Amino acid sequence: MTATLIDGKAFAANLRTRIATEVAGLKDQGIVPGLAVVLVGEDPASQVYVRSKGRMTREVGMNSYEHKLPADTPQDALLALIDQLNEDPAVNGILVQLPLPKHMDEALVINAIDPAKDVDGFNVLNVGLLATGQKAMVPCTPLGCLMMLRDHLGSLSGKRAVIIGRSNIVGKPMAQLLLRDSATVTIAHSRTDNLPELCRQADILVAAVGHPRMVQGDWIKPGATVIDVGINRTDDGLVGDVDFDAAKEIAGAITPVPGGVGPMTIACLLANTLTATARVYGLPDPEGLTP
Ligand SMILES: NC(=O)C1=CN([C@@H]2O[C@H](COP(=O)(O)OP(=O)(O)OC[C@H]3O[C@@H](n4cnc5c(N)ncnc54)[C@H](OP(=O)(O)O)[C@@H]3O)[C@@H](O)[C@H]2O)C=CC1
Ligand SMILES: Nc1nc(=O)c2c([nH]1)NC[C@@H]1CN(c3ccc(C(=O)N[C@@H](CCC(=O)O)C(=O)O)cc3)C=[N+]21
Repeated sequence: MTATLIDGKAFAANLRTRIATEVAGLKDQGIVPGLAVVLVGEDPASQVYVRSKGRMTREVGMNSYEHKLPADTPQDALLALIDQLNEDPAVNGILVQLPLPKHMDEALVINAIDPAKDVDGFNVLNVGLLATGQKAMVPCTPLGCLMMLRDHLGSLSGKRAVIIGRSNIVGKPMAQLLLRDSATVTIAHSRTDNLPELCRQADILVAAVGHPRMVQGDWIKPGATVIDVGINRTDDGLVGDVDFDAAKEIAGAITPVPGGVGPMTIACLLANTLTATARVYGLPDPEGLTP
């Protein structure tokens, strides 16, 4: 292996320790941040994430409120729950686990969340604030990727970044954050021509596709920094969107799956909950947790 391993698991543990210190400081002022996670349906993968989110929320000293609703819950009942959480002063962050069941209008549900409590940063207001360079809640997965990139590379200014994937939850906000850091950003997707050739130009390659090991070793520019967002369950376990064994011989640095972007996503969710709490109480944003 020639590439540096970017250890998201260790980075995330460190981030959670810093968050726990901040939370302890708030507790002295009588403030306990609260995160509500809403899960509709019984998707086993989602249940795993929700459980580990709950555990880590409590570990940093925050309150965790878990709401599990059956898959056939009427949309109005979900909206009523969101209203109740919006009004609840003990709840500083609200996450509605995606995807939602088919009978629900995802955009409508997400936009019902109070933007100040939208710790996923998926609400149109936060999307617009990020896109226009204003203070926003930033989506957790891209925020975690940005933190690892800055930590490894320092300045991203002038670097060529290629993001594979244009979803609202990963690809698009990742592009906004890299652009803000003055990278030269290209977003690729399923209609992109000659993807391997495009990827070979990237100093920073972010794969957020959802296809196991799609990114081949020879798609990678020697020395590039590779961030693998993919979480794919296969017969040989959890794998990313990058062929790790090939990529690690060519890349300069790479995130593993598991132990890369996933743990950072959860740590950033806690960071956003802390930031949201600080903002309601008119306190300054905690240092180093926002972009
Ligand atoms: N580690 C973490 O914390 C998280 C991991 N994930 C994982 O990241 C991956 C992506 O998630 P998400 O963004 O939600 O996925 P989506 O399915 O919403 O988006 C996938 C994107 O990949 C593009 N794509 C699909 N096939 C190809 C192809 N052959 N060539 C180029 N582009 C392609 C799609 O293009 P088009 O738009 O044209 O269809 C789309 O833009 C998944 O594996 C998911 O599990 C997601 C969130 C958090
Ligand atoms: N509203 C919403 N916000 C999300 O942020 C959100 C979501 N919906 N829906 C699903 C995706 C996926 N996601 C992950 C979080 C942590 C890991 C994670 O911790 N992964 C571990 C492995 C865990 C395992 O073994 O399954 C790792 O990569 O090391 C993965 C994926 C958040 N998502």
